Amino acid sequence: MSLLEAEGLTHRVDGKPLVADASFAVHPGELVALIGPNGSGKTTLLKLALGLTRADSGTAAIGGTPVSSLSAIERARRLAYLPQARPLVWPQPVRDIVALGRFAYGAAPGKLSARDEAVVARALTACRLQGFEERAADTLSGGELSRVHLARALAAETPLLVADEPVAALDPLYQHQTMQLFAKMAGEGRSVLTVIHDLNLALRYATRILWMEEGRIVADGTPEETFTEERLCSVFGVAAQLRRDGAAMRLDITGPA
Ligand SMILES: Nc1ncnc2c1ncn2[C@@H]1O[C@H](COP(=O)(O)OP(=O)(O)OP(=O)(O)O)[C@@H](O)[C@H]1O
Repeated sequence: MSLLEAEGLTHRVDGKPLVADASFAVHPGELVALIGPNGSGKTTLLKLALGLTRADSGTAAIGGTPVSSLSAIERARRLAYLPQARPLVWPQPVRDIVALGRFAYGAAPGKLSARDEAVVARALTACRLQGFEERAADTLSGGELSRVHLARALAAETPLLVADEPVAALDPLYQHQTMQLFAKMAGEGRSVLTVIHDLNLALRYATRILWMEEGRIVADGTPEETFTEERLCSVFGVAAQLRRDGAAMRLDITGPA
């Protein structure tokens, strides 16, 4: 069964389709990268698929249940959503922010079970936040805060993580560590659907790529199947060279096409 399935999703604003007839599915064990130019509809598509924005037509289901019939708590147990904009102005300790990920399981501030505590500690370690536990969240750097939000999403221990540009604020080391973490989750049978602008990271780590252009999914397949110099030119308007390096494909974007 698919963890997330969208069929024919369409959403218009003032008659203009921001997303048009978009269909896709995410299955257990997949690391799916959603890529496309700025404004192509990636965030809108995620929000439609998760039921956070109402579609004009089309359907979406999470774990086989239509999103419209899931309560917020039920949805939170099936997937964790890491939105693109993640402002945080409260001076709460990092540990308490990450513990928010356990609230769908009945945890409350100061009321974490031993299991909740253990899961929060694991999420902090996975995001390399040891030593930050007591820091006030409003004193963190952009990249540190980004990792705290990711840890909060991981603490929810959902079968599916949906993340909108989770590595945008991270340095190259943390970018690779985060993608490796996603790949590990997929290897364990969980799934990740992530918007990502770094095409090299998508090419290297994703098991499947959804390409979006002007509100439409224009390609859906493995990196090997979908990455072509022609498509990079038509979708992103860049000149690129793809070459084989052993089993891997390497991408060099040389500039505007
Ligand atoms: N409520 C709205 N009213 C009008 N236009 C909107 C609305 N919401 C989104 N848009 C427009 O829809 C388009 C798609 O937006 P979306 O945020 O989905 O793009 P994106 O692919 O995630 O972009 P980026 O890579 O820049 O984050 C953009 O042109 C945006 O300005």
